Amino acid sequence: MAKVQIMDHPLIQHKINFIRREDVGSKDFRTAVSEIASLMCYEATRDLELQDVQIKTPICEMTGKELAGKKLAVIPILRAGLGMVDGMLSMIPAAKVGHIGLYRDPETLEPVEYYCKLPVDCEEREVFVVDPMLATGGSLVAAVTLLKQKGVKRMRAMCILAAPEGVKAFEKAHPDVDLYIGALDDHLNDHGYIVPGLGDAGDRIFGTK
Ligand SMILES: O=P(O)(O)OC[C@H]1O[C@H](OP(=O)(O)OP(=O)(O)O)[C@H](O)[C@@H]1O
Ligand SMILES: O=c1cc[nH]c(=O)[nH]1
Ligand SMILES: [Mg+2]
Repeated sequence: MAKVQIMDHPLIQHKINFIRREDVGSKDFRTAVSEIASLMCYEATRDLELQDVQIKTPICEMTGKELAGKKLAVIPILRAGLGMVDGMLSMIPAAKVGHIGLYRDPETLEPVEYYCKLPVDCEEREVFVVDPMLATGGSLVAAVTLLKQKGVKRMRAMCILAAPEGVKAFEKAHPDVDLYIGALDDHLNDHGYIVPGLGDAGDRIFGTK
């Protein structure tokens, strides 16, 4: 079964509380989303492998540790996932970036795919799929299904806010993919929005409403 981890680090919780506030404008919202993504990335990469390496300090030679050369990729779900990319890259700057465009049909709440561009060697990479919001789960489930079809074998998903409905749907569809979330909210409203949530993440990041 997939591991579902709620990242309850105080800094993450503090910043999530900040972006929930309705009076936070796009500039501050974007900055905080990026910072939350950095912190979540830091926590979600605890298990990356290290290897021994011989180095020379100004004082002497030593056996140090470095990342074991694992290739990484960050794949945001457009649009709102774009808000997490810079924060992720601040922690793992050598990662490649792919993009999956999905929007949720406002009537049916079903995800509609409109774009997909991935690193050519994505099947060899450890992939981090990022999207701030996991509501019904339709978008994340579809993105991970698509990545599996493209040959990605190692993947984890990161969402800042999740509804229990979305976590359940994701666990059922992809029990082999670990999920990291910043906060688990209460439920979805009749329009499929997370309650208490933070509203529409894409609109708040890009100022489109
Ligand atoms: O779990 P779900 O029910 O699928 O909902 C979550 C999706 O909804 C939002 O995207 P949206 O469709 O608003 O597109 P946008 O990022 O372009 O605003 C959000 O960023 C997720 O991708
Ligand atoms: O609460 C929600 C649900 C889906 N997408 C969002 O941006 N917010
Ligand atoms: Mg949106």
